[in-house]
Formats: sequence, C-alpha cells, structure tokens
Amino acid sequence: MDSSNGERPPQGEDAPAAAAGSIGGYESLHRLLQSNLSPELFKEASRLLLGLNCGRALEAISLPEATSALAKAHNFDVQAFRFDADKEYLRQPRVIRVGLIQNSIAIPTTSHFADQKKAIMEKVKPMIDAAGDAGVNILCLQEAWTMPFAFCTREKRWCEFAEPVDGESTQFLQQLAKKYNMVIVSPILERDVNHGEIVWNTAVVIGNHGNIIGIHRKNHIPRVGDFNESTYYMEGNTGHPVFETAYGKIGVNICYGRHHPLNWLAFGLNGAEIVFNPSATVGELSEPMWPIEARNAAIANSYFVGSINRVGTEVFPNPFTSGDGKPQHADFGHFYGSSHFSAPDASCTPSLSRYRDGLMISDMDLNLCRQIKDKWGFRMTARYDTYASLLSEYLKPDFKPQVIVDPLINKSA
Ligand SMILES: NC(=O)NCCC(=O)O
Repeated sequence: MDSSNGERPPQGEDAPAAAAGSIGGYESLHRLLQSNLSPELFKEASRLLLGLNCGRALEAISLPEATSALAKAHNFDVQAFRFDADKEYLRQPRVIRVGLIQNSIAIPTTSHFADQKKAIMEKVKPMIDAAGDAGVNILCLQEAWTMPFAFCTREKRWCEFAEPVDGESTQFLQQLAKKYNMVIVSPILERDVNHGEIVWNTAVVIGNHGNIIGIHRKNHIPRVGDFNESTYYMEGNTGHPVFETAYGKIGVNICYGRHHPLNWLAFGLNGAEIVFNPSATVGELSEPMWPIEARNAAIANSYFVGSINRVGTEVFPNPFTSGDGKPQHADFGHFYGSSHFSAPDASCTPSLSRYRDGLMISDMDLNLCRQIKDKWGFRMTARYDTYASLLSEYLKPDFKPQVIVDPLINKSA
C-alpha cells in the first residue's frame, strides 16, 4: 500500500544524506517498514499497526493530476486513503473528503514579522489549492499556523502575531473556502479586541460559503518542558463546541487537550463526528504518545480524529531556559509532523512525513460513527451518572478519595 501521489525523495540508504528529522533516511515508520520487509510481512505489520477497516486494509485513493503536480512543484508529501462503512438499508452513505495540512515555517524567525507571516501564507496556499483541486470538503491547518511556535521563549513580542478572529489570515482563508466550497479550520493566535485585547489560542471555523461559523479556544494550556504557553494565554472559555457544517459535525481539540480524555469525551457528547487535533509538539517530549492518544479517542468516542503536527526545527533569536535544569538553548527540538487520521473502528492511516510539509486526505463514510456505537455500545454502557457524582464530589474542598485500606497492611506475614 503506497498512496504517495507527490514526488517522494529517495528513502533509506538511497537518501543523499539522512534529512534532519528522518528515521535513518526514511520519511516515516510506514515507509521504513515498506522498504525493508517482504510484501507479506509488511502486510502483517500494517494490519497490526494500522488495523483493518470493514475487515480490509485501508485503500489508497488516487488524486487528480493537479494535486500531484502541486505536491511535486512545492515538494510536499501527499497521501490519500479511504475509510469505508457498512452499507445500511435506511441511510445513504455519507462520504466526505477531509484534509490535514502540516508545514514548517518559511523563513528564519529573525525576519520581519510581516515577512514571516506572508511567507507562511504563500507556502501554505499551494497546499490548500491542492486540497481544493482534490475536492476536499473539510480542511484543517496546524496549531498557530501563521507563526513560528515561539511560546518557548516567553518573549512578549511574539504576541504581535495575534489577529482578531476576522483578521488577515481569516480573510485569506475565507476566499479559498468560498472558491473551493470547503470548510476550513484555522488555528491562530487570537487577539480578543472586545476584551482588553487579550490573547487566546483559537481555532476559527470558516464555512464553505466563506462565512465564519464560530471559534473554539484551546481548553488546556501546557506547562511542560519548553511549552511555556501559559505566559501568553489562559485556558479557553468556549467549552466544547461542535460545529454543524455542510459536511458533518466537527470539533477542535487543540494540541495539549489530547492528553485529557474528558476533553475528547465532551466533544463526543456534543455530537462530533470528526474532531481535529491541530498540534505543535516535539519528538523528545511526546512522540511515543502521538499514535496512541488520538487513536484511543477515536475508539472511545466513536468519531474520526484528524491529528496534525508541524514539521521542522525553529531556531529563535535569543536562547532560553525552562527551569528544568537543561542548559540554555534556542530551539524547541524537532517538530515531527506525522499527521494522520484515526477512525472509530480502530483503523488509522499511515502518517505523513516526519520532516517534510504534507497534505493528508481521506474519504470517510460518517455512517461508521453510528455503526461503531451500535456495535460496541460504549455510549450505552458508560456510567455517566457515577462519573458525574464522583466529579462533583471531587470538586468539593472536603473531598476524600474513595480508598479502602487493607486493615492488615502493616501486619508482617
Ligand atoms: N502546543 C502544545 O500544546 N504542545 C504541548 C506539548 C504536547 O502536548 O505534546
């Protein structure tokens, strides 16, 4: 199974020199296995790693020539797959096409801020065009896509990248949303002009008519490693909205929210059929978690998840520390890309490149969500009443954990 429609650089030993961020010269674990295992063993490994959809390996789908040509001209990875659902007697299939874009920044972080933003927008534009040419219905960009992920620095000057909800990047995407009849989820640094000009980490959801459907603000703000984001913005105040779009019901769980199962649950309870997880995270911190958390959320909540992570290493003008004893440094480490989709039936796509820009496309029959709810009954068997009473007790200052102590605990045998 190789779904690459773009021009792929040589892999493994054929790679001229292992590209920074590659896995020994390979763009992804999937491609490493594909190149080094026999076809039979690769099939078995893929079955175990990616699961099966309707009893079969996920099929790659072919894309229009225009999409492949853009991928080749702008050197981005493009992959495309199809999640099926069973045929139903009473409902028609609800197949939609969904896209995820991952990218590196375009010019050094020392450049003029206006130039940096412009260069990123110019870089991402052909990828959005490629998605539009491929007939993508819903597209999601990465977290804070208009800027370098400068929150490691704690320097306040990066707040200048913040924009009002209807600002420059939204206007840019509104035109494209209209042109391609596409819903676009745009995660930005938001400047809340009506509330003291404070800053939020926000996803703007743009409808396929170019209208702003609404926003969601990141619920969980990290305080881990160099992710010093609490210096810039507070925990979001928008709850867990689900946006009913022309193509399906979507939610946005921004980055660090993926470590919180109740955050995922809340989007599910509000009826999401797809939850996007636009992220910015680095290999040393989170890579072992990356393929697990989103996939688990898709399984536990019977919805699709689209996971997106930026790529590359962003070096900042001034070195910084984060109070963790590490020597001062000027970058976060490598953002490992690896964007992918997970489905409610536990299947998932391979990941995009670990170091190149990329566009992941997947067709998905949203009927799968209810079919999996009916099959596994997770909603029916959940004990929301007991969780709710535990949580309300837990919130009380005099909460006592329900622990039953073995009266013989200190008695020698
Ligand atoms: N952007 C962000 O919230 N990153 C935190 C690190 C992580 O969750 O892996």
